Amino acid sequence: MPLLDISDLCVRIPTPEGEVHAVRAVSLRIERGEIHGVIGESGCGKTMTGMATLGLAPKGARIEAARFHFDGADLREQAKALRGKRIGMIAQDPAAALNPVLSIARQMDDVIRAHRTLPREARRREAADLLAATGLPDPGRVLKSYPHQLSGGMQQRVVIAQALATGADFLIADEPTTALDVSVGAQVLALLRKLVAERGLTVLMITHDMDVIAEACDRATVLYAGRSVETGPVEAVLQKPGHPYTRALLAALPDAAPHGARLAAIEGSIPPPRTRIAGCAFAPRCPKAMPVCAAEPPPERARDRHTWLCHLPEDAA
Ligand SMILES: Nc1ncnc2c1ncn2[C@@H]1O[C@H](COP(=O)(O)OP(=O)(O)OP(=O)(O)O)[C@@H](O)[C@H]1O
Repeated sequence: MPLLDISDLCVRIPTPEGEVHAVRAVSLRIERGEIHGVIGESGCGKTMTGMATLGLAPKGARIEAARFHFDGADLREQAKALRGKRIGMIAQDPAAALNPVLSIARQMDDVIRAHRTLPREARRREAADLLAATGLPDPGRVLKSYPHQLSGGMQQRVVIAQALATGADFLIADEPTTALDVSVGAQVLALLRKLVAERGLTVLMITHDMDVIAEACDRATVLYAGRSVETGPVEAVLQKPGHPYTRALLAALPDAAPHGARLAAIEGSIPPPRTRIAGCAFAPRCPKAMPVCAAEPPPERARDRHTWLCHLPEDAA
């Protein structure tokens, strides 16, 4: 049984201009012990899918799904109770996640105290151990520091240590390296992989960066306009993408462009979230679109555990 099992998640948000379809039909199956990347352009519903899983969808949002389960519990009822216990969050900006006026010792202690009954000295040892587990070289000094005295990479390690302190076994990491330098970001990804291997964690990694998928993830799901359009093992998705949108994302990578050529952006833009979509949402931008693509929802194509939604037969994709 997958740890996270989402089928046809739909999140509608009321606004003064009418309802916004932030997530239209996202399916996501994440097995224990994997890092599962969720990738797509800005506005495709990545963050809202994560927020709904954490029980943090905006006020008044309507959440519907065929299945929305975490370890057998229905997230529509239990997301809030699981947040900060089994489900942790690592946000993009560690400086915003930490309190600027409290020492790291105090902030670590607050989290440990909320989850464990331990005497003060044992809590301090636990805080130092958790900071060491995230690769921080001098935990004693870090504990005495305030967030502004630490680099962005060190702050993100503290945020990860706090998530570990809750005892969470499932982490939602929303663009965890975007605010960091490339080399520091790579170190944070390596740390997450190490923690997954050593502690049996499971990670949902939200990103708009194919390099993050390639470097850190076992499986990946591609979102387009609020829908999951392709999912599979990372090698399959990157090397034999089925969906034309995934191909376009990969073609837009700098490595794919001839030396000195301009970065190939995908022409057009995603449909606004209030639009009604009858067929494939990518049809207006798809170089291979046929009349049926705009008219009817695409069928699922599969190659082993790699699946995608497309009208094109597999050999024509
Ligand atoms: N509180 C809100 N009220 C109205 N619409 C919202 C709200 N939050 C998100 N949306 C809309 O829902 C859609 C999905 O947003 P979401 O933030 O999940 O996308 P995303 O893929 O995470 O994008 P990004 O990479 O920019 O964070 C977008 O069209 C966004 O404008």
